[in-house]
Amino acid sequence: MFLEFDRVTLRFSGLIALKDVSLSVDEGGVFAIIGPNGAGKSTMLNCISRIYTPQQGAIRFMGEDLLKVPPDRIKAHGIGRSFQNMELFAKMTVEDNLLVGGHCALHTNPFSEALGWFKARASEREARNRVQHVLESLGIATYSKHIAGSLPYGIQKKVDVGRALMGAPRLLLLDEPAAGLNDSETEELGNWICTVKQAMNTTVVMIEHDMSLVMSISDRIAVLDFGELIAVGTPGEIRQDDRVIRAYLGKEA
Ligand SMILES: Nc1ncnc2c1ncn2[C@@H]1O[C@H](COP(=O)(O)OP(=O)(O)OP(=O)(O)O)[C@@H](O)[C@H]1O
Repeated sequence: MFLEFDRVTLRFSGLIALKDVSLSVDEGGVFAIIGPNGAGKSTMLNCISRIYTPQQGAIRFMGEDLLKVPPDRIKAHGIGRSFQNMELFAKMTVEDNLLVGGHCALHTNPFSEALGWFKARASEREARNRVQHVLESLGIATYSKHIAGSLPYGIQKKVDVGRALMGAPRLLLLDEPAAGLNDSETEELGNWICTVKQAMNTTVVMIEHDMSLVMSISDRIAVLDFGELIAVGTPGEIRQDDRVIRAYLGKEA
């Protein structure tokens, strides 16, 4: 199994943010997590990226116990993440933002650095080639030398995803990628998530409130409500699920 939650419970003092959640994510698809505000979606993502540690249950990633992986090794374990509030280095160029993002993907360490200048240069070349490849995949190579903070919001969002892709992740976590985008930007976002997923051979797990995007690009959808997993299924199944309609979608979806 690619990614698996096995009876995961996470409490914040008295509040149960995730309650006995079990689900599995197949490799290669887009898996969406939806639900009302406060349902536990970000908490799930934060468990995968090891920001939070559940009190009970297990999370396995490609057969490995993810809860044994320290947070600072998560990128090296093939997990990349974009953030809702982006957190780009606004005064740095797009290229430099990605180089920072790819830092731990460089095949270098204190020992190899000590081997000398040639190796360091080779690593730098490798990293710059990777930046170019990632920017081309996202269709933003022309912005490479632009200052990140000066770019339109939609482009900055791509830069943020580009940073997450620098580590060549097997699993890409996207936190509300469509937040702040208009309808046509959201449609474009859906297209490039699918393109990038193929080109980079990665699996996407995303939290998203925009149901048109979720329904159009997801292979499977998990629905949380008050920390409980109330449904998992294809977009067609989720759309017709009475409990999901009552808790989140309403009759209009
Ligand atoms: N660090 C924390 N300390 C205390 N409570 C927290 C913490 N993080 C989240 N919570 C609480 O846990 C519950 C789940 O929060 P979470 O952020 O996972 O919800 P969400 O589904 O992502 O919501 P939203 O759609 O609004 O982002 C909420 O009641 C929230 O207030």
